[in-house]
Amino acid sequence: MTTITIRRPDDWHLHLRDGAMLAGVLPETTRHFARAIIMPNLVPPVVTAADAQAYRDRILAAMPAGADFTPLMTLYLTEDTDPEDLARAHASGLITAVKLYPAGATTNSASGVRDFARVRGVLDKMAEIGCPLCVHGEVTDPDIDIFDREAVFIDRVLDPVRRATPGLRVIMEHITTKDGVDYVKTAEKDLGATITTHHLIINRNHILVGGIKPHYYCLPVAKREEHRLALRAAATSGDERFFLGTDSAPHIDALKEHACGCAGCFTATNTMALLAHVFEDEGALDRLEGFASLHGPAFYGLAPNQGTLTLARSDHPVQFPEKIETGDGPVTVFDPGFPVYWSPL
Ligand SMILES: NC(=O)N[C@@H](CC(=O)O)C(=O)O
Ligand SMILES: [Zn+2]
Ligand SMILES: [Zn+2]
Repeated sequence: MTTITIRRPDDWHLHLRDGAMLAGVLPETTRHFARAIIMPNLVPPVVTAADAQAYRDRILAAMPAGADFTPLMTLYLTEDTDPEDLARAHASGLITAVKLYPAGATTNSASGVRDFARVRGVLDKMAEIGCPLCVHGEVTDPDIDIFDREAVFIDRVLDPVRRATPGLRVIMEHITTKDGVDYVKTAEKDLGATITTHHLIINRNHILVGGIKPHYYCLPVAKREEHRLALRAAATSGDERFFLGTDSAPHIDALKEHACGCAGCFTATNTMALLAHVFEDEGALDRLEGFASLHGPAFYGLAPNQGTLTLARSDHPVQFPEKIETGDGPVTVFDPGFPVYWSPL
């Protein structure tokens, strides 16, 4: 049996939700990951230090027995965010980053930013104190085609914001395009990107050809094959600016398989197995550790984890659960559509 052992990985972009859903999905992440950046798009969102403290307490209370996992909290940036509250939360270690959602861009983003002039003071403060900004990089202008929204965001919003805020450390979350990859490579420092597992596997045909596949629908939506290939090249290149953020985003099946289905792929359960498959395919198994366990901590200025994760390749395809049962209802696990031989031990 072939095995590979890497430092225990971290997930730099994760949705845990709250309540019964939190309790249902948390073990799927704590099984393999040591830390995760916890996205703040609850309803209502996590906007103040007090909100983050209370949410962290709820996550810790929901931890499975014996789990060794640290949630890294974030604040949801709004036009009313108080720079002093944010700075105190960062200085105390309560929060690790702040998340920017353009208003209306994705699930639970109604409280996001409309007018960037109104968050100028907060961004300046973040640059000053070294608090990174995680960005959902899509414009929401109805005139912009949904497949172009990431590329247009880079030109119209992200690049101007970065130029106006020297020293601001930015993570482009869940990049889906060659444009995103190329933009990250233009910066020598202060810019990185997370890449999801599913965007390394599916392109837009997988969502739409042969019947609509709601469990492949997420935001930013998967793009053309040339973009998927650019993401795979970036993820497996060894370039430290690219690291794993699964964007595992659970929604109950009733809301995914719906006339107006929610965006989000749930990959927490099988992400490490799928990544081993992808990296092996690319002849880059030796670079999996960098992508999943080393580049992220380096960007965030944290030490890599001490523990390890071993993945084994078996002779027969591995079966993953089709669904996770939660108190809110079943959540379908991302199905890559091909046999997978790797699994974490
Ligand atoms: N990625 C998604 O499609 N959905 C995420 C939100 C997000 O990360 O944009 C969610 O919270 O469901
Ligand atoms: Zn997002
Ligand atoms: Zn997300």
